[in-house]
Amino acid sequence: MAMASPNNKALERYKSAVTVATSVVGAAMLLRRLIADILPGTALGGLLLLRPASARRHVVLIEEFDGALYNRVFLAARAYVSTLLAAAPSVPLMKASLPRGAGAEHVLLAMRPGTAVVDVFGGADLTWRLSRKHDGSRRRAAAEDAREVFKLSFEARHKDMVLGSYLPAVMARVEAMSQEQRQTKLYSNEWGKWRTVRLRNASTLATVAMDGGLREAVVEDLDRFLTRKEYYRQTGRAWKRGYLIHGPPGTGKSSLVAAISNHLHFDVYDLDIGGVRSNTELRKLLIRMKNRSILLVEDVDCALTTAPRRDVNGEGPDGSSPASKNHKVTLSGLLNMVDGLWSSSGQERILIFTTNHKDRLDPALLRPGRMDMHVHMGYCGFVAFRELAANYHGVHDHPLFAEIENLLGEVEVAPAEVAEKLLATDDTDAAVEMAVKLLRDRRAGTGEDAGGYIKQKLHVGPRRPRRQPAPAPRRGVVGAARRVVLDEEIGGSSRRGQGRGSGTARRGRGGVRGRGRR
Ligand SMILES: Nc1ncnc2c1ncn2[C@@H]1O[C@H](COP(=O)(O)OP(=O)(O)OP(=O)(O)O)[C@@H](O)[C@H]1O
Repeated sequence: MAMASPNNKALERYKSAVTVATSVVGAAMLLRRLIADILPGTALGGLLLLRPASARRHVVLIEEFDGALYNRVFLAARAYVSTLLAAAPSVPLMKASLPRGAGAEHVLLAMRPGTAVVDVFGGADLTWRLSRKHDGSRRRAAAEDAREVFKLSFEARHKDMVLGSYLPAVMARVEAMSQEQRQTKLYSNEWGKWRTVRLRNASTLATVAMDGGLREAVVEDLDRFLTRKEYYRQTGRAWKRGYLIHGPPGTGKSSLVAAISNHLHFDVYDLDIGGVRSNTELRKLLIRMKNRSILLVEDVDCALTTAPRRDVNGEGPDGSSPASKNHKVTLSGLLNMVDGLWSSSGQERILIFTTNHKDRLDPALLRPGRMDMHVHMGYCGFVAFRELAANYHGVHDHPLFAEIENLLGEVEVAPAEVAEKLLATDDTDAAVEMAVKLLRDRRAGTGEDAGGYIKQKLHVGPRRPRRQPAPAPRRGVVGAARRVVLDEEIGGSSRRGQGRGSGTARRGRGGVRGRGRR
């Protein structure tokens, strides 16, 4: 086995503890504790260290069932042995199967009962053998009724190493594999309940084009966050991280959310805050979120306000005023609830807000310490353009690139618009021509308007019909007028109804601002 380096703290604890465990029983108990840490709820009854069959060999039996339940250690062993079989130079006979719902690349290989495969770890040979065990000693049971059991045998002198390092590494490796293979899900709230679909947005952090080190900054931040469980525990802080992703339409904000989800293998809970009828409902939704997940609020400038507003008569939102009925959930309410609930659950959670208009956000959200990292997805720069060209056409250079670089320095164009041109044809030259034409036209002020791209929705399926926002009252000062419009939109606005290609967003090619310690 290529030794996996399990970065699991529990594993490290276990490894150091087991070095002082002198008895087989002591080591086995520690192993049980470790497995319980890695696979919570694991049935452990099927794991048994046998007395040595000879003075020189030990055998660990891993049975298929623990009582009436599947033994999850057996399942882990089966997945691990499958990787051994795939790597083995020759195995006489194997079975192949595809777990339900798994992609073709996840074919599981298995030994035939009675056969064995040898693994090498820390200089020791470890033999995995599969056999069958019949219930009832004399009964003639059909072969299919028999239960399978893995026998892991090794020289007695390697006992501590096997229990202390090898088996924990096997468990950690299988856990990592299952995380990688896991299909992420997208949840959306409908009438107070989460409805789930498979997240089909295949964006990755490699395919979202970004300029100037932004990708590296985001990846580093995410990976650092994941490894800091101890830091969050020691400081008593909720193990969560907040990202504000902002930028003009079509710059890849939703794609970045999907990429983060795919990178971490975290499910996304896309909260349609306008559809939440009360704080109680919001609390229930938050409680029902699973660990290792992302809470997403898109277009947060339209979705939330800081605090319950007072209506024209100055009445507070006590539930009786008509105004308050539309404004049950507030930004500070959401953030406080998230803080409270997540600090007690102790698992990795990510909060992402997106907006096309950072300038319209409530200052409460921009306060230091509120969102840990601000990620600006900007108009397309030349670095991002080259990434798109490389991703879509495998082209890294082209005679028109010099002109494109100059044009991109002069015009504002969303990556989505460029992507649309590049994807319009398989002919690389024609695609680059189309992209350069878009830029020339934009500079000349001719051609199509910005924003004619196909939005890549995270959502599949219809949302609940939403009420139209009330018309904005006219005021003299632009900023004040906008604030009033925002107030009117809350509770029933279209979440994505921001003007396309709006020129209000700050010009820029993307960037990142981190806040606070991770
Ligand atoms: N930076 C990018 N890299 C790669 N593709 C991009 C990028 N930006 C946009 N696209 C493509 O453009 C389409 C729309 O992008 P996306 O929906 O992620 O943008 P957005 O910023 O969330 O837009 P909106 O503000 O309108 O919600 C998608 O098909 C996506 O693949």
